[in-house]
Amino acid sequence: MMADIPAIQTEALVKRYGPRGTTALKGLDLTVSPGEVFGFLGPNGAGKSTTIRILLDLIRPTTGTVRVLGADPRSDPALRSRIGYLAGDFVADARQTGRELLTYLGDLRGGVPARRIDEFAARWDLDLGKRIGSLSKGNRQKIGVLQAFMHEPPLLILDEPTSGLDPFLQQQFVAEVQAAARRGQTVFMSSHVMSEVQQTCDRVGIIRAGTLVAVEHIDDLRKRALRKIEVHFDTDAPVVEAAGLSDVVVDGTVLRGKLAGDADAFVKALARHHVVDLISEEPELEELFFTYYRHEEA
Ligand SMILES: Nc1ncnc2c1ncn2[C@@H]1O[C@H](COP(=O)(O)OP(=O)(O)OP(=O)(O)O)[C@@H](O)[C@H]1O
Repeated sequence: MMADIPAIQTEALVKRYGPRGTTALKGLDLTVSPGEVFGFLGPNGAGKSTTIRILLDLIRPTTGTVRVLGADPRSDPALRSRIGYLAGDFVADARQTGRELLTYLGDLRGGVPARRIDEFAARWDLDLGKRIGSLSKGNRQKIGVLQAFMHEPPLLILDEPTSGLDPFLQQQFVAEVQAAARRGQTVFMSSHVMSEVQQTCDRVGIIRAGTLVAVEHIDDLRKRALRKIEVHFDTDAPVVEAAGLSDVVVDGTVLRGKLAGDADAFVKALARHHVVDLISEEPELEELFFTYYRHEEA
């Protein structure tokens, strides 16, 4: 079954730059399932771009195996047309217009309907008639996003894709990734922008100094993370105690606090009172990611 073949699989991947150079990857084992949005996180120099360049056969591993969409990128040139690739510093021939470039790349990838390109450009407020050399960095990066997504490839490999994009466009990017995920496309993305990771990824892998130190489901992180909660009662707020609840502050009819893990004990403790409203905020995973970065440094 196609669905059982991982979208990406690396085993014992080692990359040494030159005989005496840096060992950027020290035996990386990574599996990304089809249809999954996978965030590839780690500090500067951890080996993210090295991994991504190997997946695309832009550079070759020292040892280890790589499978992308079931194929070896070293011996399957047709693979490239089934991947959408974007790096944070998208470069293209400055003399071409956006439309010329995209039409050319679209043809290479088996044809892309002109309407899809136009709709995408409209969503991104992008003028395709201008020469690429005359565009701002952000507008060039928009063309980069478009060329990666436009053929709706089964696999998107994105290396810090939103660098240079303003917050509004980062949000537009999040929407494109979510739409790709709904179509069943697999997305493998390195990023330093935690909010976009949190909004798009099913799982994250943390790489440090060339090895994968953690792989987590975002849902599990969410459950473990502290959520701010606020409960409104019809009379003075009671002092509620429950497993997972901390930092409780009572202010008139309102109780505020932080909740970690399962909400069950808290909800059952509340059930004895008249609850008018219950607000639970989306957890901020940024803090949790930071603890990973710090933790592994020790
Ligand atoms: N062409 C190269 N020649 C020699 N060393 C390199 C080369 N490219 C990367 N390295 C080294 O390999 C290590 C991993 O770099 P890589 O670019 O993969 O990290 P990264 O996780 O993508 O970092 P960033 O978040 O800064 O983009 C670093 O120590 C880097 O200096």
